[in-house]
Amino acid sequence: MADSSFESINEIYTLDNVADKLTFTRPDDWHLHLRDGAAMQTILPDTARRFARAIIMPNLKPPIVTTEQAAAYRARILSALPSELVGQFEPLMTLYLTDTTPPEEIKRAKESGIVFGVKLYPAGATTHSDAGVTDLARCEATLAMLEKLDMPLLVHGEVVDSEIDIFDREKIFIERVLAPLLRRFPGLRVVFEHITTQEAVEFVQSSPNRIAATITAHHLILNRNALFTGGIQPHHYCLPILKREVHRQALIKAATSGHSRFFLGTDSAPHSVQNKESACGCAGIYSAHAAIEFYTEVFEQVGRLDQLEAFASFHGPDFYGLPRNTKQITLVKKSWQTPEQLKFGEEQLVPFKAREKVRWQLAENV
Ligand SMILES: NC(=O)N[C@@H](CC(=O)O)C(=O)O
Ligand SMILES: [Zn+2]
Ligand SMILES: [Zn+2]
Repeated sequence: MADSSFESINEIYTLDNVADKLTFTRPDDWHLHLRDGAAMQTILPDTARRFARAIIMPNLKPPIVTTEQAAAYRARILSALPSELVGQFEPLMTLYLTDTTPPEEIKRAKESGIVFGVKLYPAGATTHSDAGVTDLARCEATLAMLEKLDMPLLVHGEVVDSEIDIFDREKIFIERVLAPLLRRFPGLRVVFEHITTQEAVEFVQSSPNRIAATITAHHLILNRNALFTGGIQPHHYCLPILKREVHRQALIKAATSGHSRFFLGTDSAPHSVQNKESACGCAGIYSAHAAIEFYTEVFEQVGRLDQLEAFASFHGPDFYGLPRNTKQITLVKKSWQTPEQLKFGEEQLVPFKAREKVRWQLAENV
């Protein structure tokens, strides 16, 4: 039967067909950008409808550097939830590490009970990272406090050296920064965020249990050809940049393997159409509108739907020492078409796979 975009939206579906329905423990998103203000208000429901919790990235402008700011940001997130989602979603806050973050701030963060990680952005590595760390040597005392209090360090793992090829920045970061850091702090817990390479997969697999990694949907779905298919594609530009097919295959293998230290983190990172379709476009892909659906497609394609729940709902809380969710989510196998654009505050954004078909959909949307 021909597979046109619209026919499937109207096709008749029976929930009784168990092969076409998936019910599992509600997932969490362990790496998410929510932005702030009116922009946040428009995108937050996409995440809150799918995920019970999310690790909220602190790279606002200015960044979230204190526990007090994290608490205020958390309150803004909660008050931006539409009434039907109140009580359904918990933001897990993070702090943005700077050269001058005092160790006492880590203590305050831990004691607050609302901060679950501290984020390392090498200065200049990515969107809103200019206040990031210029030299980790300046953070020794603060890193020692993270280690002591067992607060995870979340890492954007790319070197900023402009002489290093952009496709090699993650691999070189492992050698130059991450491996030495782990040797210096043998008890420090680290989440290697949004990994994109075979080298990162192998590094995590061969590391002790205190090292884990998040994997995005877009790095599982696209390789670097997608940056240039039919012309330059700004909506496929993100950091770390998309890599070769061999790396995508390594990520799929890791995510679907059942290995407990790989888990779901969308890195959904919205920017307005204007800021993406520009002579100097921003890095970031928005995938929250269909995040769990995208991952489900990938797991289905490789015949590993049996591993989806562990990757999306178990490994993350287990690593962070948090309880697994008790509620469930149901997806049904019924195609729908993603919109061309979505509201982003007063502006618009182009979501991942805009106007393309997604094979799974939330039961509540059917
Ligand atoms: N991933 C991205 O390309 N962009 C993120 C920052 C980040 O996670 O590196 C953003 O905040 O826009
Ligand atoms: Zn990042
Ligand atoms: Zn990110």
